[in-house]
Amino acid sequence: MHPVARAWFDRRTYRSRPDDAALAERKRALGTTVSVVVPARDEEASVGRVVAALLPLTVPASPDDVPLVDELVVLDSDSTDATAERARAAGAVVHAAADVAPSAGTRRGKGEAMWKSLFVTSGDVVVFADADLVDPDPLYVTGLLAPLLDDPDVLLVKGFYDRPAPGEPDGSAGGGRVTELLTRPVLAHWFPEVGGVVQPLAGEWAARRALLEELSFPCGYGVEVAVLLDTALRYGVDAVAQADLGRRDHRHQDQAGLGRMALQVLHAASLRHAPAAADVARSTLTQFVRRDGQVVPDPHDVDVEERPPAVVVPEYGQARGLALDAAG
Ligand SMILES: O=c1ccn([C@@H]2O[C@H](COP(=O)(O)OP(=O)(O)O)[C@@H](O)[C@H]2O)c(=O)[nH]1
Ligand SMILES: O=C(O)[C@@H](COP(=O)(O)O)O[C@H]1O[C@H](CO)[C@@H](O)[C@H](O)[C@H]1O
Repeated sequence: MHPVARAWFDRRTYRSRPDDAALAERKRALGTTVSVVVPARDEEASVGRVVAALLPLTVPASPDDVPLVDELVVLDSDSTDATAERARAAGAVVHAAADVAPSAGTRRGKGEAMWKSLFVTSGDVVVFADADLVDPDPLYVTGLLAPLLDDPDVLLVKGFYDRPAPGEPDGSAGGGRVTELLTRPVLAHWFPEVGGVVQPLAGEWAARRALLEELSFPCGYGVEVAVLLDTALRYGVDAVAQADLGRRDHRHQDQAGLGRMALQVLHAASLRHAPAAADVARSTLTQFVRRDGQVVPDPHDVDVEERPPAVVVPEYGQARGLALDAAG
């Protein structure tokens, strides 16, 4: 491992499960507010379970305490099923991505939903968690909050965990196929100082709003690697921390879907390695399938477009003004 990555790994890896009461007291002392955002596309089967697992964090442990989470928002990403209804029934605030800042247009993708979430949340810290988690744990939120409430120099916290392989729910490895087969090698090759991050693509991560609103967001699955690299490149790797969240399983995509995801991740990383191709909005990936007995090309138009930093979007300033007014 690169010596910078090794030193970072020893210094910025948080392993112990935080004490929720102490965390709430720290949050109160700092006056920090926290938004949890769950981006969800067609997750009717699991979003209610995820919301139900995290909702208790929005309730103070006692009347004199502050809650660990001030708002729990599901960002409905063009779902075609009952995701929004299930999320609302479970207690979340739900926004449809297409309805947020409509004058900024609408694009598909996870990163688009996360970028739009900045317009409809008010927390100083934003925590992201996926909607397809098999066994969601409040630790996915509290473990990510601890480093941010502990150290003002930490701007971004990535979760890490054992990740079972598809079809092996009791396993402890084999998941994170795009992480292990593309992202880790790419980071080793182009960004070795970031090589200490165990799960660079983890969908459970948290960051200060002041960081998020100044970063561009790939509209698709490149969002996690982009935020990680932009943070480390702009503020140094010490602005990043990582927290052990134990174990995480989720609904797995098929290999072809991950191939298209891999192109989005590769494009986002390559832009940070050599910005020359910044104007490319779409890439084509030709995969292959057997149809009617014949193997034929299966071309896919893959979106690699990025949203600009929210701070340069007029609707964001208006939304922030409203949110701050509402917060008093
Ligand atoms: O266009 C999209 C694609 C995905 N997601 C959400 O992003 C998270 C991670 O997506 P997915 O499970 O497809 O990725 P994987 O975990 O398989 O890498 C899930 O909560 C999805 O519902 C989203 O909000 N919009
Ligand atoms: O880490 C990975 O390789 C992918 C796929 O995981 P699996 O091979 O399905 O366990 O999952 C992550 O990648 C996405 C792109 O960054 C994130 O959006 C997901 O939240 C994360 O699960």
